[in-house]
Amino acid sequence: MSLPVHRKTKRVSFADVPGIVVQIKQDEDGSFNGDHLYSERYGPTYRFFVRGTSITVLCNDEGIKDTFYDKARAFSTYTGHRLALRVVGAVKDDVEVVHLMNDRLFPIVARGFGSTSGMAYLTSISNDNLFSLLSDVEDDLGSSSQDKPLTSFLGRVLYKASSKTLFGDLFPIDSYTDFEIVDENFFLLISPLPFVARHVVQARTRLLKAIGTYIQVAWKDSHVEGAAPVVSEIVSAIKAADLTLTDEAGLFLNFVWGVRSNSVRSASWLFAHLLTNQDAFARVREEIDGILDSQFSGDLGALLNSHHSTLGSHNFPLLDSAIKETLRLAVLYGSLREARRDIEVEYGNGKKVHFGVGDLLLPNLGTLHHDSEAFEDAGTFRVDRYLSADKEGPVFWGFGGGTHVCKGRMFATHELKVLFIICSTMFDMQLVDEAGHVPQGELQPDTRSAGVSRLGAGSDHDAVSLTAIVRNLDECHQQYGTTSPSPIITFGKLAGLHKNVASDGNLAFVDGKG
Ligand code: HEM
Repeated sequence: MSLPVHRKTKRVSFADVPGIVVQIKQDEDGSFNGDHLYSERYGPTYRFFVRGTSITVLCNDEGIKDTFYDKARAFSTYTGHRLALRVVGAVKDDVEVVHLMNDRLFPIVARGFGSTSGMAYLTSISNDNLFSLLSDVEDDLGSSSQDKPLTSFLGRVLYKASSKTLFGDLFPIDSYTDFEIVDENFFLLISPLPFVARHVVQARTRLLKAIGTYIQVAWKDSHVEGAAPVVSEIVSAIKAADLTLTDEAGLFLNFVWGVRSNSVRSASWLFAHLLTNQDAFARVREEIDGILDSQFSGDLGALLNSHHSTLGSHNFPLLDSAIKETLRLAVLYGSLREARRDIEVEYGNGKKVHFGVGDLLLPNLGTLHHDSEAFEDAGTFRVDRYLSADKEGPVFWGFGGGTHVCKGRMFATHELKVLFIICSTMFDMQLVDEAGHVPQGELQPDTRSAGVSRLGAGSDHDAVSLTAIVRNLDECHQQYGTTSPSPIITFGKLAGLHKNVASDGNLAFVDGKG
């Protein structure tokens, strides 16, 4: 594998983010009412209801840190994970399966993806696969230019590459189309209106069938044929649990989803930010070219064949910072916790909020990531924000933290870097809107709504969102005529579809000030 740098002859235009241009609805006073504003309005802790379930949101940094590090071992993640098992994998016995997943599979994932030997094994194969898939794209392009939908394009490449790396050649690689439908429509599957999700349920059924067949065919002599050792270990643990075949497939699909969903979304945002910010793009390219020239004589193949530590932050501090800054602005807040026993969490000035057994807590990372005191220009993508090697640098919770910190974070960061390095070396890329025009202005995340960004001054575009959540709920509203004055935020929109929406059409809040 050898490719000289500066061989960019093919132009790829990403047709904006895939048709997801949404109108943000405003409150009557003209404000946008995202989750960060909720903390301003309701204080460091407040409660809301989703389909009759009460969830307490915590916005205080010390309280969130204590919950994440959970020294008292008072919280579990089972409720959120059971929901994911039911929704993504249609798992029936979610109580047994959630224990298997947390207690048996996550430690295997942590070792397989987090250890130096695991990383060395996976990254060398993954680099090869990403390079060869993108070379195929380059060959297909010939000397032409093409428009490609950004998220789908990156998603397909990442899905195919990781399937080859992790699951081997027997994995149904063509299942990406169904995977994308399920991933993008995750929140439709939670909806109490089953007819809205019919096409998603059908895609999930096809996906489960394909994955079930894969496990049956590939599982031979206590290992998965052609798969990475970590995957054989995972399937071995699943087999030992003696689940039904459908729950086996459902649990495995959850693993596939965990490996891919966040990475695809993060890759899309990373590309979208760098492609709409010429200065940031040029600086990141300069860093890449510098390392390629000084350490690998301009040979991309040699860089990709080197030990994974070459791509560490000592060589690529700016690309590393770009990824963190992307996650700071784009991360969706899903770190739901359930109290295992009675516990009080402090949330500033000695105040405490009480949780009884089974009560749910949602740390609102958005208030930390968008805190204007901690972050200068909190709503702006600053490629070098995390450049400082200083431990006291800006807070970063993009991979969660503490007991349940992301077990795939090293692999995910490595993969994002490799994806960007290869694409920006092979292709001339630009972001275009649906009409094929290059949009003016930088992409500016809406500081008050997770997963929504708008193009800066001088642009005709109201807002751009990469999150399926927003798009699909927006579609629902259009399709079924349900209206809600609530802005585009996950729970506001969800609540808008349900009966328990408050009289102002927004979330049903109680305990305004904690
Ligand atoms: C850019 C991509 C990714 C992002 C942004 C991300 C983010 C996160 C976050 C925020 C959490 C914490 C959730 C919580 O607090 O409850 C988490 C947990 C987790 N992630 Fe990731 N993740 C990514 C990629 C991956 C990959 C590639 C893998 C698998 C190899 C993975 C495996 C896991 C696992 C197993 C957990 C659960 C840990 C536990 O509960 O102990 N993640 N991830």
